[in-house]
Amino acid sequence: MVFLQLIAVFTVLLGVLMIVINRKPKNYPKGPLLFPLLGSLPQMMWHSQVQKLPRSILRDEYRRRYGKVYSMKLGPFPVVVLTDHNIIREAWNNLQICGRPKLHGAAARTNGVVRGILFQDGEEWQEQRRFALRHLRDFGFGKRSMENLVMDEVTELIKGFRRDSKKPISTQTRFNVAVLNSLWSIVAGERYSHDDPILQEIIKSIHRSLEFRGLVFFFPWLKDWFPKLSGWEEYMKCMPLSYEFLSKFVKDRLAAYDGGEPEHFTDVFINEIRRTTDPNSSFYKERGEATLIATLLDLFVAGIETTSTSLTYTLLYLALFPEKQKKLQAEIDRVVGTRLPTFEDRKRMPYTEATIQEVLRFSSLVPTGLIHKTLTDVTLGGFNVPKNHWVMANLQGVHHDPEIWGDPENFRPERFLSENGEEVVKHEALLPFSFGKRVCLGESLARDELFLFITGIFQAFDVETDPNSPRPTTEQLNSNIIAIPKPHQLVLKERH
Ligand code: HEM
Repeated sequence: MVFLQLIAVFTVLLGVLMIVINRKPKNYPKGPLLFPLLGSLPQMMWHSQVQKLPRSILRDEYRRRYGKVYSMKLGPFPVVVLTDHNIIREAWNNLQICGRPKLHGAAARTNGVVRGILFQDGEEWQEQRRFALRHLRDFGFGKRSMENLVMDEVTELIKGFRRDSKKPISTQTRFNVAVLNSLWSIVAGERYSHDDPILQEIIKSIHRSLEFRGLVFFFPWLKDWFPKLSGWEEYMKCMPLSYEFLSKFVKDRLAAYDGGEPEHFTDVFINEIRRTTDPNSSFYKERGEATLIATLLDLFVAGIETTSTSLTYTLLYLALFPEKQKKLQAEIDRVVGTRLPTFEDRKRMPYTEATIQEVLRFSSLVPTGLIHKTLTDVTLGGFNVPKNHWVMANLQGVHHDPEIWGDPENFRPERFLSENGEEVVKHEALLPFSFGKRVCLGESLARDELFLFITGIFQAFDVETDPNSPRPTTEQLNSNIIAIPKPHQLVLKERH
């Protein structure tokens, strides 16, 4: 009897709690039912872990049920999700919606303090972002000098592919070193051999840290109570590797660089540290040195896996849709022939550019971008959103919206071409690099790299599916930050 009474009391309390938790402030976006402590996580876990549904389907379903702007909670953190490209553009242009949540996973990368660009906001973010944009451009982004550096990597990569010609291979890990080297030449003026063991380790550790997901991000106490089970121990094993590699590089360069003509981005940064006398600046003395390491780490983490995975998707899609591959190769043969491709060629290669746009749309590599945070109370798509709310853009949903694209599930580069096929058509709803104040800092480098790598590879090879392996699909693994294709094998055959 007492037991039944206890259950009744518990049920009533739970009901009251559910009502209180689900009460929304005035004019706040609607959303799925919230549970005590866990927020919307139970539904998300149910769909992804039990029903094995891609997260994109759940996001589309929420959009249908609750509208273009909806709300949910990841553990204790309230999140507003934007699913309309006009609202995303408006929001990401507002500096008050360009904060970043202070996740302990981000601070753990850099000795417990959030620094640099990717996970920082406020004055330090603005100061560092402005500096990086200006000086990365000076040292290569979009420059002829970079063309040669990237082409060296493409040539090296092609050599490796020639050795494996006609054999089934997994292309998924093949691009990382080449992409890393292109970036490393700009920031450090050096390149590594493609089979250098240190680089292989660093790449693996970045890959593992990006794969890392779990409740520990939303419930920090799990890391202390269940370090192994929560995955925290594993995360902390892979993080220090890149950090220590970069710390050593910065320490050595600080000792070796005499302040003469800067050779690369790191030298310019060191000059800025030496010049800075304002103790509030993020370039000041030891804080400046720690920020340099964090910024280099940001470029590594944000720049390598993204570009490499986009190349993996390109090979996969063009193997699955060989008629598109033939069109791409016809353009390469006509404009470039057998010499090395250059940036100059880009203007005369609309089909190649359209293919890159379509790969970025179709794959939607960073499906929900990076999370932003409101810094004040704001209005978003007509709704009130209080300060300190997380805001997420459903980029993948926008890129696959049938109302915008008509046939979003078809891989069709032609959608980005003018009627006569001679010009590339820009589309307002294509936002693979996000938009506004925090738009991807490496967009121009990524686009340059994609062009040179894709042109170089399809000039040299036909890329096909392997008749002896299961036919790959365009399906993606349920992802954390980056959407990864399912493991697959392809065959590259030399064309000339
Ligand atoms: C295909 C390749 C890439 C894609 C699809 C991509 C996409 C993105 C996206 C969606 C964001 C989030 C922006 C936001 O918060 O709203 C971002 C941020 C960023 N990306 Fe990229 N990215 C790529 C390559 C690169 C490269 C090559 C670099 C650097 C070398 C880079 C550096 C960054 C940095 C530093 C940020 C943070 C910007 C900030 O918080 O102000 N990315 N990127």
